[in-house]
Amino acid sequence: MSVAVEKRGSASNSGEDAKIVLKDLRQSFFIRNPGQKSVEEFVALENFSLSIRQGEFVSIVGPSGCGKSTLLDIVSGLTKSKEGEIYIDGKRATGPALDRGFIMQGYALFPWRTTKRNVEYGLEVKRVPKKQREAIVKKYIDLVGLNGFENRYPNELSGGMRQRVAIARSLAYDPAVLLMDEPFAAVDVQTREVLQDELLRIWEKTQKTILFITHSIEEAVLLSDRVVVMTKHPGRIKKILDINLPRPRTAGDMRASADYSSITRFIWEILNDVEQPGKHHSHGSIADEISPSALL
Ligand SMILES: Nc1ncnc2c1ncn2[C@@H]1O[C@H](COP(=O)(O)OP(=O)(O)OP(=O)(O)O)[C@@H](O)[C@H]1O
Repeated sequence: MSVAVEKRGSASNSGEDAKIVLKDLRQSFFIRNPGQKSVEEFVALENFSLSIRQGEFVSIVGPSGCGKSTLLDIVSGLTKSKEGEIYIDGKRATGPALDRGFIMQGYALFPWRTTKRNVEYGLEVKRVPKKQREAIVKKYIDLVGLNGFENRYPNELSGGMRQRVAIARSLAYDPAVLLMDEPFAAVDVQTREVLQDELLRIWEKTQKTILFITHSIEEAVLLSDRVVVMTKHPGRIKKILDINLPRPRTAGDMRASADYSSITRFIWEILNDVEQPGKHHSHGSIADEISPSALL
């Protein structure tokens, strides 16, 4: 029996208990040809359908320009897709809302607010009473290990610390899902590993549903339950893989794992169109290749 058939029968992927459902998303841009009056439609994203269950960690990898950020901007509500629908907890999402926390590469912190006041921001928007706000802010500053830095401004923090503030700020107002667009791309390799381990710890503790964009196959495999591989142009789903590596995981443990190396190599081959005759069978329980059509 193929893995795809097993997945088709699974309620977790049927959309019934899904936290996030993306249905047939399509995005295009009109590009003006230089020196001409005509415009041309450029399709950045097409036929993008995906269902993500509560507490699942899903990463998206793909070549540069394949539409990863376009996708996350649409899911966040910052931009509207030309076609398709988004559901969070079964409710249609048509614009930005506090049910989705968005964490990007450039931190997007308020430079005039201290760590504490950045983390407090979403709670103010939600009109949470001051006393409660203080307790929640403390909890999330503890969780990301920023005790002692509560009163620093973003320009007084390192890149890794700023990213921790961004994570704490998004977690504090308790969104249903976290959307992360290359959150660790701007930090050095060591800090990146520390942040990856911290994110895994926080995810295990908070049971958040996470949709994560990355250029790094290694990062996607380390963090995820499933990895979605996209095609270049137009951006479509090429393959979806279940990552069945045991948890809890750490960056250090994974580096030493032969299964981890094998699955990262496998995804690299998918991305680079390397012939894989019968290859997914050899990965059996580690990374089950499933058909995108089995998801909705
Ligand atoms: N506002 C826009 N106008 C025209 N084209 C756009 C616009 N935004 C994105 N694109 C195009 O859509 C495609 C997808 O862009 P997107 O930024 O989503 O890719 P990406 O996969 O996130 O890339 P990278 O990995 O390099 O960050 C690219 O070819 C880009 O040039």
